[in-house]
Amino acid sequence: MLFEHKILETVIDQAYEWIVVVDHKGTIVYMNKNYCDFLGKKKEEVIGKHVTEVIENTRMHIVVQTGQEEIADLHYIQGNYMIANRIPIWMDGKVIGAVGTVIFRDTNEWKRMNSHIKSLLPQLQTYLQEWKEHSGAKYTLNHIISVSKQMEQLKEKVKRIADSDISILIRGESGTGKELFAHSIHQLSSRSDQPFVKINCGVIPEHLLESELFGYEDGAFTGARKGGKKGKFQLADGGTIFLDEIGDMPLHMQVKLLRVLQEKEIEPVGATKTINIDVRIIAATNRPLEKMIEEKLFRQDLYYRINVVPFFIPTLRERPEDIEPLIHHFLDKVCKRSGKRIRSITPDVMDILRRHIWPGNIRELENVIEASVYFASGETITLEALPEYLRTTGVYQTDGKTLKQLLEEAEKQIIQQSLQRHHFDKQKAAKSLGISKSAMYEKIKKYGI
Ligand SMILES: Nc1ncnc2c1ncn2[C@@H]1O[C@H](COP(=O)(O)OP(=O)(O)OP(=O)(O)O)[C@@H](O)[C@H]1O
Repeated sequence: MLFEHKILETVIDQAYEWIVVVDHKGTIVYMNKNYCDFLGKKKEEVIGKHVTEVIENTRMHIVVQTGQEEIADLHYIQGNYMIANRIPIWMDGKVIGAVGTVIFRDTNEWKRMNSHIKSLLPQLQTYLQEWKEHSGAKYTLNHIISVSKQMEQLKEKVKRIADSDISILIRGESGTGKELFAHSIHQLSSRSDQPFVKINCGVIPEHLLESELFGYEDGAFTGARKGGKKGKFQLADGGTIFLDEIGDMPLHMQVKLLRVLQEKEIEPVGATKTINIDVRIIAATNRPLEKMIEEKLFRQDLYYRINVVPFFIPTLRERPEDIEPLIHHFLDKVCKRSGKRIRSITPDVMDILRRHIWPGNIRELENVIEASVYFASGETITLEALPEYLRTTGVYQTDGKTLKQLLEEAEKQIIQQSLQRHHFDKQKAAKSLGISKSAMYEKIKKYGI
């Protein structure tokens, strides 16, 4: 009997698969040598421990509760995807434990396959991206997750105005979803099978903006591409052009843009003839255009031309009921992308996320969820997985101050902390908060930091 036992143990220890056996509570009762070796642990160390303490992202303790076998499930361990089978052990109608096997014991073989898959994924992403870009807008109203009344009203407004050629000016703080709305408007319009072309007026150097927008003729300037180049307006012909960060457009370009909108024709740099174009304009900005008009930084006539239907997207702090559905949406998205499995968020974390004022709006929330998923050590997002600046947020003392004052105080503090964390690199600090560089400069100026 002892001899047979010994044979069996040797066979299992040397088995191609990694094997783990747990009891009905999820405590490890057996783990074969190859699995222990991979985890860098000794058998004596792991036996008697709860499986969640030993195996990252395990579901063995769940299988003993549900009694449901899980076959060929992708399991992410130590930076690699493995294939796991989890089978409950039944006795007298009760689950008394479970056996788990993980395939790809040969780590070299696995590493080869894993890197092969990892190299294929970005290629696939590139093709998908190209396909999406080619087919125009990427998002529809269904991608805009919300339950709040304000957002539902905005979605209704989109449905009413999408199928017209009215120019739309989308306003809202950075990260509130202006671009998502621009895509959705195009998708719902009769131009949806035509191009949707975006240009970010805030990031293109001033001297290149004109040729980016209107294109250039052969030999228009030194360094120009032979044969000339089509501008964004021409590329968008028949469809929609999305002028993002229009508030950052230099004044002399605003004049040219206005003329194009009025005449419906463009003149590429270096051209002698104009070209007729038919595009619908959607513009977006987070800048205070009315104030900029007073300061003569934005042209009033252009403002009237693009602001036919004003469209204000509320900040996330003005619609806190959207926070929870957005958290679940991003958790789902990040888990699918990373192969990690997150089942829950502890109540204290949820409380912090609900109370945070989200100066970077939804982009900040998305970044926080992404970081938390990667930092979560098990299947639950606990306090330790949250970025530090959120963990240290305290309870606000209102002291008779108005909400505006409190929000400004908090915003100033967050900007200061972020700048310190990034050694006063404004660009990095802005990126980490999910705001644009120009928004960061504005806030630094506003708060005298
Ligand atoms: N309601 C929403 N549901 C799901 N995702 C959202 C929602 N709103 C915004 N997002 C996501 O948040 C990020 C920021 O959104 P978007 O780029 O549309 O914001 P924006 O207002 O255009 O920002 P910026 O002014 O900085 O360009 C994107 O990843 C977007 O997919």
